[in-house]
Amino acid sequence: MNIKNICCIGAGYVGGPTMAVIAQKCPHIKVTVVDINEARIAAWNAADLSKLPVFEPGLDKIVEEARGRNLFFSTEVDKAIDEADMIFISVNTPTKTYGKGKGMAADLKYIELCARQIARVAKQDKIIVEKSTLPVRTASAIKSILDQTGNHVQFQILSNPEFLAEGTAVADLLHPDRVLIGGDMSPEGEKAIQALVAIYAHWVPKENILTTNVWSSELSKLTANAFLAQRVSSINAMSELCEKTGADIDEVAKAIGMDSRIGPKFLKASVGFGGSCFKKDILNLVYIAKSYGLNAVADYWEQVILMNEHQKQRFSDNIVSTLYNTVSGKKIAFLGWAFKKDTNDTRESAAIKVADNLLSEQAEITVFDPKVVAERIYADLEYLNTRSIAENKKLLKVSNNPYEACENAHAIAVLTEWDEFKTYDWNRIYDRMQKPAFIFDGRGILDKISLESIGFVYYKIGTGD
Ligand SMILES: NC(=O)C1=CN([C@@H]2O[C@H](COP(=O)(O)OP(=O)(O)OC[C@H]3O[C@@H](n4cnc5c(N)ncnc54)[C@H](O)[C@@H]3O)[C@@H](O)[C@H]2O)C=CC1
Ligand SMILES: O=C(O)[C@H]1O[C@H](OP(=O)(O)OP(=O)(O)OC[C@H]2O[C@@H](n3ccc(=O)[nH]c3=O)[C@H](O)[C@@H]2O)[C@H](O)[C@@H](O)[C@@H]1O
Repeated sequence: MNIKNICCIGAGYVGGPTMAVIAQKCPHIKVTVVDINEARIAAWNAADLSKLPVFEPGLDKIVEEARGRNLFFSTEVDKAIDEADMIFISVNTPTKTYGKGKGMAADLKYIELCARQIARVAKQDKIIVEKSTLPVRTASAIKSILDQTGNHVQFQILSNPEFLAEGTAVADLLHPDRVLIGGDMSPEGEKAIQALVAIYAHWVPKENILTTNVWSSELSKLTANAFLAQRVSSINAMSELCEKTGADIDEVAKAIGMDSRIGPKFLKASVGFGGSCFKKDILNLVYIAKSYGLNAVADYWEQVILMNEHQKQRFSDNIVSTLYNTVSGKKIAFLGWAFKKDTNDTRESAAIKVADNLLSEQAEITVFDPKVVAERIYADLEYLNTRSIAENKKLLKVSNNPYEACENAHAIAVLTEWDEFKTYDWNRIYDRMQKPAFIFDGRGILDKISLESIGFVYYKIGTGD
């Protein structure tokens, strides 16, 4: 089966970059990314590449190369569905905020809408690819909708979860550890799997393209995110013990990471993991386990989330207790708001919870983040609904200059590990702060010895002295 025309529904953090790379690597395939969000599509079509809706290093170059050649962004969803041989579904699958499974299960309404739209529009056989992260066995629901509401055309459903991490999306897409494709084990299913294998094979070595049954593929995605988040919660749990015992978490991480069975990656203690997926995917896993009556399994994974909440809480508690048990009326400068460096994404960022806690203690916060705009920061706080919008705006300011953000502050909290923070003129910052000048390094990126020699009182996650 030779794929000539691809449609991707959902032009978000996954759909946009993933399709840009497919288009770049497969110039013979027309790739159309569609979305109902007109502003987002307009931004993907912006002449000024710095205005793309997703900031990822290297993405602008790829979009520049492929856009208008064989990569298109459009709001004409029906047209793109009709023309495509293969349709990726890459819409959001947030945690449900209502009804059964509220706060735990994945909300599949956007997925179902896509399935119904495809069923309505499709007049020729199509391969449907689940790119969104979905609960195990979703493919059977999609298949049932397509088969029962469609125009009697044949659909093959594949699961092809995405493992890219934000901030390194382009590198991850160009050199994936593996590409996972799950499909039906019938001859037609095998043909569909091979059609997708052939696309990736344009740039991914064949041995890195793994094919499985659909359920293994769907469940592997949730499992991968659960294992990754579990490593962060594990190292964060040890960071608290380090602070009590005088051990240093970076030294511990290095020592255990040299064991090849453990490995060195994903062992950086932090103020807590964020991002749109770890929490939602683990909650979803917990919900699925509970729905099968597997309560011990559910409790085990839920602990990863509870530990993460604890880490954020104790970071803000430590700021309050260190600043003589009150931050009321004190200025605290936040360096970073994004959930990790090299992205403008703030979803579930630890900074949001830490800010909310400190604002409840009447602190005055000034935020500087190299990529996050003020509207986003206020929207993140507003979403929590802890206080009025006016109050958030009164207590929290956003600055586009780090030195200005730190001026007159009692303390600095490092919430994101942006590289540029390491290069600042810390003498200059110190001179213009209230004394004692505190730094709470939630990412462990700054140099303790040089900061202490300047005069700062420096606290790092995971070191006790
Ligand atoms: N953000 C990430 O780094 C990763 C996300 N994922 C998964 O990929 C999926 C998508 O995530 P993101 O790209 O971050 O979400 P996103 O929220 O950035 O993008 C989803 C897009 O889908 C659009 N959409 C929703 N319903 C639609 C419909 N019926 N028709 C057309 N467009 C529609 C929305 O307007 C939105 O622009 C989720 O399941 C997520 O768990 C997987 C790996 C990495
Ligand atoms: O499904 C998804 O959405 C994606 O989720 C994560 O990617 P992402 O959330 O973009 O970023 P990560 O690099 O995994 O970081 C997640 C959070 O953990 C934190 N983290 C990560 C690593 C570490 O050692 N310590 C640590 O605190 C980061 O600062 C960040 O807040 C996974 O790494 C991807 O494989 C997956 O595709």
